[in-house]
Amino acid sequence: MTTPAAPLSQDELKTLVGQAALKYVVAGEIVGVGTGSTVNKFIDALATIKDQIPGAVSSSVASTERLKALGIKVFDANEVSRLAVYIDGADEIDGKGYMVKGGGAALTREKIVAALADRFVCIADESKRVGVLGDFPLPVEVIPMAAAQIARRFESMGAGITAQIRMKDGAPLVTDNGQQILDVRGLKIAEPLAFESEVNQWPGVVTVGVFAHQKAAVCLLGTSQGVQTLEY
Ligand SMILES: O=C(CO)[C@H](O)[C@H](O)COP(=O)(O)O
Repeated sequence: MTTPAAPLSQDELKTLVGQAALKYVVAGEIVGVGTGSTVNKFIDALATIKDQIPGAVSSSVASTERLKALGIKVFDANEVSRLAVYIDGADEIDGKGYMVKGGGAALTREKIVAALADRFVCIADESKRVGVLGDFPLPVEVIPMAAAQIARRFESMGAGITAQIRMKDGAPLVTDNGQQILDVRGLKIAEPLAFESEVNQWPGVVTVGVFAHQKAAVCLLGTSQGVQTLEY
């Protein structure tokens, strides 16, 4: 009798999808690179084919440092007019490819780099797949002087909704752009496109972590059965 194989850990699933994303990298083209622990696995895999690409456009200081440490050239976003592909993780992804992102506080630059790309390839383990967005606290990057006003606006959207400034080492976390993050709990985002458009208009909002207008075209989902490719 053979012993059944142990289920893959979340870390192993991240490695699997990070490696699977290599097939979406176009030889000779600069690749857009997201941020987070899953993307770190992708960056490690990308280093094995670095001679096939001119380099990357990065969505955070953390990813830039990792890319450079592995010998991958990093281009400024202003140096490129288009990317074939942007590869990034997500905190939640629904059945249409709409996502919540920004758990790593990099949402603004992630949206900027994603906007340059023809195709967003999301890499995620199966814990990120949801029916309706909102269980993960929604990150919103805000101008600090507007934080309390924006928090009140969210909290007035319904009972049980709370918005708190993300803290780090006892002080508000400061993003790569010098701003703050509000984490909003208790939302059910049934209409991601309308929700993103609405919150984007509020004064002081830099970026809302709903990626609906820039949704995933493909999700490589790490599951106990292997990597599932979902297209939207
Ligand atoms: O949006 C992000 C960072 O701002 C990340 O893509 C998201 O938080 C997922 O991260 P991880 O791969 O570590 O689970």
